[in-house]
Amino acid sequence: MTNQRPDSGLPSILKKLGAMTAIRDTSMVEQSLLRTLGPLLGILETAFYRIDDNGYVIRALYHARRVVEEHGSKRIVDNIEEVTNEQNVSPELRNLFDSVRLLRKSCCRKLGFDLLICYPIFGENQVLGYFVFRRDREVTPVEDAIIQGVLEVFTNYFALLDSSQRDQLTGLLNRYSLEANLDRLWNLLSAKLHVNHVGDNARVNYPESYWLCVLDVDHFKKINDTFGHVIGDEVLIMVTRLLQNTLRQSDLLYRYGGEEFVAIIAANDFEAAKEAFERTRASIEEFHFPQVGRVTISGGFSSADPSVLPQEVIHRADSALYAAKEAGRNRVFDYDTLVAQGVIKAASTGSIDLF
Ligand SMILES: Nc1nc2c(ncn2[C@@H]2O[C@H](COP(=O)(O)OP(=O)(O)OP(=O)(O)O)[C@@H](O)[C@H]2O)c(=O)[nH]1
Repeated sequence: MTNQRPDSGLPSILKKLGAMTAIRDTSMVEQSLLRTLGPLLGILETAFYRIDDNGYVIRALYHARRVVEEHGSKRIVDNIEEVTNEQNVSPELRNLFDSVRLLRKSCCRKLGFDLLICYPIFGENQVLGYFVFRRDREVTPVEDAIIQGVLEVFTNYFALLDSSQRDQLTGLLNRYSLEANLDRLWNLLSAKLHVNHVGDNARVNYPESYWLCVLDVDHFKKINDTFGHVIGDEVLIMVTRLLQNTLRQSDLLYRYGGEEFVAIIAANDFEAAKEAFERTRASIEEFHFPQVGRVTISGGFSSADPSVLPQEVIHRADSALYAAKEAGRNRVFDYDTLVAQGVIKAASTGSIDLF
């Protein structure tokens, strides 16, 4: 691995921290962390791994900078790749992660002539992720202090931003977060489907498709009116936990409105998606809610086709949800079937050109 001259003077560090904390989006802050630490340490490739409660990698960011020579002058080309549900973690790295998580401090392993170095990233006293890089020499005490300091600023700032993107009652990502991230999310989906299409050099075998479902608690007003808002709030929290338990950790779940949720999942095909959403509906129906008893939800879903504008996909799922409510509630409908059956009219707008 090529190392670069570090850029670690105090003014440079402060400038980079200033840039990092000027960002208002959690995913951009993660990218900025790599863009900050790589140049400070003079390293061309760095990675960030976010893990779930069981230590599995749910998201990985790979930052690579290349020095390109053009017309006699050199410039740095910067690239970030984001992979959700990363399965391509080498045994060496997995082993390193285990050591870092258990020891709760940075560790390194020899890898040929290089060292693979990993730092833990903490949040609420537990390891949330890892900062990883590879180079030919050990970290000096000054570099160690820089990395620890930047990681601490990052975690504090990330937690602050994250709380503004979360719903206070359920802890889910809120509507603002979904809307602020839709374009980035769509670019990510389209890049994944594109990589899958290209095939050979793909880092991971991605699923064939993504699906967006709007889920809504049935007759929630009646629950509030009968049992009061405090019990209504409890129902919302329980519905959230049940949805989280039936969906995969890598799926995305948002509280979209009062008693309305949006789930975005990866599935191999339509049948698998339908089964997953049907499972979430059944998990609510089968649960006995203390005091309230039986609660049901309805859902409408559509393919999260990256060639269709995300707002249009939400609109499609919403119209399928409306049809599910009209048909008697406690059911999940999908947009394409309803269009094929002539129940709803196909939308004529909303497509975007890819690539
Ligand atoms: N307890 C509680 N109620 C909420 C919250 N947010 C919204 N609501 C209530 O949710 C209810 C939603 O009612 P409606 O939109 O009429 O829908 P619904 O009664 O669920 O009927 P359908 O969706 O047609 O089955 C309203 O009474 C809102 O006041 C919340 O955070 N907590």
